[in-house]
Amino acid sequence: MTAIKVENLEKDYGKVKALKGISFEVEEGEIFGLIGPNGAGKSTTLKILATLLIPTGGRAEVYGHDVVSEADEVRKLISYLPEEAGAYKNLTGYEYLEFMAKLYSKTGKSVEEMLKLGIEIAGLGERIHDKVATYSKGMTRKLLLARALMVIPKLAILDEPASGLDIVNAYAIRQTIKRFARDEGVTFLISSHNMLEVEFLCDRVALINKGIIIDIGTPKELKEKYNAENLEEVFMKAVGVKL
Ligand SMILES: Nc1ncnc2c1ncn2[C@@H]1O[C@H](COP(=O)(O)OP(=O)(O)OP(=O)(O)O)[C@@H](O)[C@H]1O
Repeated sequence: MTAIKVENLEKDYGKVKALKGISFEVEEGEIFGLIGPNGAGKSTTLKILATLLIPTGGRAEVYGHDVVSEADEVRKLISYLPEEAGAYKNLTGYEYLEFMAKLYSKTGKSVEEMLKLGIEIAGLGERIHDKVATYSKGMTRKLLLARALMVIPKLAILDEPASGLDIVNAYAIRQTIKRFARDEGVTFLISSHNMLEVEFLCDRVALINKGIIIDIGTPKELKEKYNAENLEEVFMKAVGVKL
């Protein structure tokens, strides 16, 4: 089944053309990466799919639902992790997850089940009982990822999920994402400008630059096509940077 269908999507912010008619599809259970440099249009694409921005042109669907006219339906199917996100600082990590589990429990899993899963994903040990205000950036990021995945969404939209994390925590997050795709069938749309990281994580990637998708494929296909050793090199060759 098709999880995401994006057709000729455009977004203008005043005179800035952030998306100039991009198209791609993501199949259910896939881990799909949108990769490109700063300002390429990654966050804009993710926000449109998360129903937080209205496109200027084109259309996008999540599991067959239009992200504009059926935004409520889409919201029931997705979890969205913004690039710059905070959690309620006066709550402990535990209280935050409990609060969120109560909000979402109507959709299936019980509060206890979600909370148990959330605590496991966050991997904060005893610190889960400390206030969020005392957490490091990486700890907060893990808590927010736990919140996004404990509901077992049909589609997780993660903007730079490992941003600001050290290698051990970034590795743990990648493993969690892979586990949820494999065991729970969760579809992932991930943005990153860390092309090497994406190579290890994603089944397929779209290369985006200045609001245009330059190419789409599995990391292996793209490396072969551009005769490149890694996705970083693929990207440089695809945009015509002389190496
Ligand atoms: N609210 C806004 N108002 C005006 N321009 C914006 C706004 N948000 C984004 N832009 C512009 O749209 C373009 C795409 O931005 P976007 O945040 O989607 O890129 P990105 O690929 O996510 O970049 P980064 O990796 O730096 O997060 C950029 O030129 C940016 O300056």
